[in-house]
Amino acid sequence: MSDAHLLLLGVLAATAAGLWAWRRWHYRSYWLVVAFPLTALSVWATWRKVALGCGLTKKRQRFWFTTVPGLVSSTGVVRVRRRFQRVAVDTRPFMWLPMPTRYGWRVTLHTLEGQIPGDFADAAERLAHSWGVHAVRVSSPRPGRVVLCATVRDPLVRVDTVPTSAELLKVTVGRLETGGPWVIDFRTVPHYLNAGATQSGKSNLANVLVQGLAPQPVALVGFDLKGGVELTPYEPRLSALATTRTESVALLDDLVGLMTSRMAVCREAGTRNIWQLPDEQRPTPVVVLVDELAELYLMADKSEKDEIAKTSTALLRVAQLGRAFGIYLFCSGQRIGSDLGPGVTALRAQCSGRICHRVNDPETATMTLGDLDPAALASARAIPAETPGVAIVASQDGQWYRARSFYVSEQAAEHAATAYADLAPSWEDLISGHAVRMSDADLADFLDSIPDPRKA
Ligand SMILES: Nc1ncnc2c1ncn2[C@@H]1O[C@H](COP(=O)(O)OP(=O)(O)OP(=O)(O)O)[C@@H](O)[C@H]1O
Repeated sequence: MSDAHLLLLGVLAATAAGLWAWRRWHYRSYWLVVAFPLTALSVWATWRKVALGCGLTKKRQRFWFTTVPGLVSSTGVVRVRRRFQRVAVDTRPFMWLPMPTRYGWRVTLHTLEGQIPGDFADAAERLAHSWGVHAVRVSSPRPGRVVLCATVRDPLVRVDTVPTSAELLKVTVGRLETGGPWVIDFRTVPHYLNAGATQSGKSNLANVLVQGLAPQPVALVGFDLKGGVELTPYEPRLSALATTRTESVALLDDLVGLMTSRMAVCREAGTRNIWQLPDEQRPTPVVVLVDELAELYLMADKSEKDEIAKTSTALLRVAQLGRAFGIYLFCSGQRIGSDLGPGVTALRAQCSGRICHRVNDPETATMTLGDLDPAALASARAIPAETPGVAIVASQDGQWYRARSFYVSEQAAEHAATAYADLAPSWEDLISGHAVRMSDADLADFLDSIPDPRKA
């Protein structure tokens, strides 16, 4: 082999190793500078074939330069001529240039006549396979336009950094498949249903919430009918905890009473909710964590009927009226089926925040996500057991996303609950209206000043 060949081989090997190292150590810049331009070119160049294969083309009459058989000549040879003529041609939707995103790319298409975004959503899996990407999501920013968002690799495989929450009642609990933050904001969406089979990641999500809310000036209340095993470790930061049905009835009575007294305060002050009250009158917001919702509704014998009816009505009242009076629900459960009674169905209607982890029965997925896109249901049922914490979430923009919660161990959540135990107002103070109140300015200072126990 000549020196020139050896040199060429050396340069190629060094380039390949450099590219590999670049990709390995700084994937984002590698993706933007090297991989994305090549991908964009190939997507654009192959769009006609891909659209045809995925059934997204339409026949249109076009003048096309085609071959036409001529007459059979005297020698028996068929003369073929080329000429322009109107023929039916497969036309693809017009595609703009793909744009890079953090985890892939997105591209805008103009729909053809008669096409709707649903046609593209139906073909999403075929598109993902044709382009060799992890997933393709479809959205439509305006009539006649469809945006395809391709994620090259699953961004939810590793989700590790837990940011500190810096706004009242707002916690960043994980990451969306788009790479954006998954935020639970009780002031925007007041009540949540968190469903999932066993070991799907429901309790982990509650841990993230406890860790995020513990440093905030909010009261946390727990209902844990698993005998208290899930929420008892967080008791130092909880203002009240019910672990039996009888305790739940009493605690719910207190909550309804609290809501009624806050109603009276708002009525007297002429405001519609506690947030419009002057700073010095605004009561502490309360976040109610319910673990194993179904246990509140399950009847072992008829003697429990009255208790269940009371629990169901009180919980529904809190869900219906709580938002305006600073009482928010976060209900977790393995099964949230209509067989648990009409109370659950009514509660579900009030909980606009929907989180569906991996589920075993289609009914729970339907109960949790039912009125979203049917594709969300299919996606929830396809969550593999190897990725606990992955869920389908209904977002504030009206769309649904795959998301994964940050991993927060029970020990970390327990540590936060103990570190901020002094921020838990006593239940008596809270229901008598004497709990600590804070002005917006004080609150901002307070949130800035709190140390992060995880950095300790
Ligand atoms: N986001 C996540 N990232 C990594 N691991 C996770 C995540 N969420 C949960 N896990 C792991 O999955 C396992 C089950 O999680 P978790 O206890 O939250 O499930 P669960 O739905 O509450 O189960 P159960 O109903 O049986 O209590 C735990 O071992 C936890 O460490």
